Amino acid sequence: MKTYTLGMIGLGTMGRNLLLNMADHGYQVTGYDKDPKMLKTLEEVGKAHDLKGFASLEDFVQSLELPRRIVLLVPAGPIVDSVIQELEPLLSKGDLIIDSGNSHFTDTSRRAAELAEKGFHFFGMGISGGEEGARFGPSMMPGGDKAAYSAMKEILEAISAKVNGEPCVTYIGPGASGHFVKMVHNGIEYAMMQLLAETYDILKNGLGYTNEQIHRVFDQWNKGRLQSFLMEVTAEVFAFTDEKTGKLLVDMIKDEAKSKGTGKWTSQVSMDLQLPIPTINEAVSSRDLSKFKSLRVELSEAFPHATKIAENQQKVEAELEQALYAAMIVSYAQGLHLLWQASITYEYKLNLHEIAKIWRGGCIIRAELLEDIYQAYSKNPELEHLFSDSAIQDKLKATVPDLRKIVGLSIENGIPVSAYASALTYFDSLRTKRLPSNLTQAQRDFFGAHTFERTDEEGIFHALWNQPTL
Ligand SMILES: NC(=O)C1=CN([C@@H]2O[C@H](COP(=O)(O)OP(=O)(O)OC[C@H]3O[C@@H](n4cnc5c(N)ncnc54)[C@H](OP(=O)(O)O)[C@@H]3O)[C@@H](O)[C@H]2O)C=CC1
Ligand SMILES: O=C(CO)[C@H](O)[C@H](O)COP(=O)(O)O
Repeated sequence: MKTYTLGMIGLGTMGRNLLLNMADHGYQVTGYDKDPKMLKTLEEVGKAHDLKGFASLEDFVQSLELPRRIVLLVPAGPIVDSVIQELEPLLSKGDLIIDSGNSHFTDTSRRAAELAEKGFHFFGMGISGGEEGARFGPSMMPGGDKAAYSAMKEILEAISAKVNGEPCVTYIGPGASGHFVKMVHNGIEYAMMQLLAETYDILKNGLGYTNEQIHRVFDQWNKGRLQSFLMEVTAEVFAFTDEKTGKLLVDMIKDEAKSKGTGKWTSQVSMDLQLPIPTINEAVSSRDLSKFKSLRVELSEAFPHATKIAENQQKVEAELEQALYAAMIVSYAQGLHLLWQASITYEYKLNLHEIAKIWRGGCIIRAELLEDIYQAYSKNPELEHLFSDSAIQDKLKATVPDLRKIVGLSIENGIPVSAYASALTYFDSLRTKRLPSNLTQAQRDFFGAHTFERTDEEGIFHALWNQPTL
């Protein structure tokens, strides 16, 4: 019987395409999916490589070289546990399982500990790039069992995206760091997508642009410093016609955004770590808010408003480009700051320079701007916050004034721009020497004797606020 170097469980969008990618690079690989339709699809798309899958998990496992290498690309959550449970009795000690789905990092920690106790290798690996990335070169974020990663390094480097000949995959760090970094990647993805959605709103409802004009703007920006995968995708959306109606498809899509959880987890963890990422939070909330359609319709009738910006269109368009650039910097800065904190709290020993490097290609948040971010962390791998880098400071100085204009104009005209506004206030808060938090501390001490620290003396203090002073 033919033996295979690696087996994939889950032959959907990601698994099937990653397997094809491996086959393109000359690896003898196979797959298993509980859905027979997926096996058929794999055979059809993998004809050139004689790619075949198994309908029986037992036969699939038996076909793999020892020690076995099995990648899971099944839906995150309990399905991952049930697949592992089914696999366990069929495996030999020393076999390796890689969970490459969007698993929650705490699940990954638990699974790694449970499997290590049973003598199996396991590591979690975030993957980004969607269908096309999986097929032709994704960015991958493996973390955990380093020896096990070494056994996969060659394959992963071969199939990954390349930037200047360098693979967009690197060992991220111990524990569940790979899945943690992928989660934060998705948080940044949410922020970027929300900023692009708000930009669309300003262009459409503020400036009254047609879809053709909106396409032209995004397409043009994608040729400059705002070049990114998400910008490219957005430009293409505004040129895609619905076969059914002949209109642009985007106009036929319900304005209620869905999500699978990684953005929400990023916000939840940021709260736990007390490390603010308000633009990512706003992006999560905006998707949730969009679901209240009937309430929005009711309130749009109760509070009707015009959104037209009465200013020169070209001037506002140019300011918007600047504003978006500033807000994109802020989005990456928040995500990377969260990684900086997580590295300390969870002892992940994250190398932000390497992370920025592997995000430059293959992944959903790849962008021209990541090259500058990579340079910032190359200059100073210990950089706590992106805003401390002098080149990034120059970019912010040049673009934040227009971010302020765009936020002001949008708010004045009733256009909801929570991501833009939060990016600006995050910037303003961080560059404020003395925030009004002294008042918060005074209030806490007043009503709850929670104490405060003084500016002129070390120690913890409490005032008798209710006793009148002379
Ligand atoms: N799509 C994307 O762009 C990205 C997805 N991811 C993550 O990758 C993972 C896979 O995503 P994706 O490929 O999109 O998902 P799909 O739903 O397209 O594919 C998952 C496949 O796994 C199969 N499956 C489910 N349960 C089992 C089981 N017990 N045994 C074997 N096969 C099973 C499914 O079959 P059935 O449909 O019959 O249930 C399906 O064919 C997820 O964690 C996702 O979050 C990560 C990055 C990008
Ligand atoms: O991981 C991904 C991209 O990086 C997936 O596409 C993910 O599903 C996106 O998240 P959501 O479905 O919540 O928008």
